[in-house]
Amino acid sequence: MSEPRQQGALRLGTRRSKLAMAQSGQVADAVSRLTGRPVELVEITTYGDVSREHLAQIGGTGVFVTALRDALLRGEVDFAVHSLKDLPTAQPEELALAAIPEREDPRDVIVARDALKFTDLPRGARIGTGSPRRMAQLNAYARSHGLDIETVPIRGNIDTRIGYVRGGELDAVVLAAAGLNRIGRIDDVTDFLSVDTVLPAPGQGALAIECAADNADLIVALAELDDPFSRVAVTAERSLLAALEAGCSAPVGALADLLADGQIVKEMRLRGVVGTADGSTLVQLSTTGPVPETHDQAMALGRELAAEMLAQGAAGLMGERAH
Ligand SMILES: NCc1[nH]cc(CCC(=O)O)c1CC(=O)O
Repeated sequence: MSEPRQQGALRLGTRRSKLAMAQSGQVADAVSRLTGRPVELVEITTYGDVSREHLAQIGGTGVFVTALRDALLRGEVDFAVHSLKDLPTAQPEELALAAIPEREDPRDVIVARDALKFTDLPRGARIGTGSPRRMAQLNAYARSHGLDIETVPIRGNIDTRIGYVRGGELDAVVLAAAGLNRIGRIDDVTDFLSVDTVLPAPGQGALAIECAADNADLIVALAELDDPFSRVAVTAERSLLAALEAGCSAPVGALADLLADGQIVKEMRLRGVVGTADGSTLVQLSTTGPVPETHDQAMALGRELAAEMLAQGAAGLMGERAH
């Protein structure tokens, strides 16, 4: 960095994509308000940004994350903001997940031509998504509801993906509501998919703020941004993913939510799904129990549901790749 460091500034390592810059900027403002210190964005290029290869082929898990973590470990930046769903489930000992702020809308959405809803897409419609999880669930829904769709593997940033629809190459693309919200493109959505149709990726809609495990002062400051329920929910979801031994490009969906009776929260429900990309087979289960009060209880809930899914043949579906 050629610019002189601001006195007392905290350095936030970020990818350069519009989404990363948007979410880093929002967290930077919050941290600056909290600590009274300026926050300086330090741009870092990750392998996931430069590679032209298909995400599933380069291994998926963590490609966006590794360079940011390396910068943290080398002390080049003080903290980093990740999309939680892109974060590998294994947590390096030297790094702390200092905050998981309140999660926003976890749903997947459709951006289609002519303001079409998913179920109104014409026969033979081409729907772009690089995610085996989205393919599996959209194709399963289509099979059971007599829709005729073709899922087409694509990658690229949000603007690129929407560009395939605007340019007429595809009838629709599937994206996460949270990402569109953060970059100010939520008005492009033509259909919000019910989580009963497409269960989101574990951790979708949540951010993770990470710093060095020995940076005690920063950990205390960042803890102010933590939302304990969001943390418990995504911990259960990620525990399910880890126990299935699947990565972020695996066809696994998971969502934990609260079941309330009026204002009184009664229980937490954890739903999970795994399937083949063609949608011919899905294993979909849920479990409901007391709201976990500790990290270990949340982990246990995820492991229990994973064990039930494995007993129903989930392992055999996970080696499936998008193509
Ligand atoms: N896989 C890329 C990615 N990682 C995080 C988001 C935004 C949503 C989120 O933060 O959960 C997206 C884009 C998308 O899936 O549409």
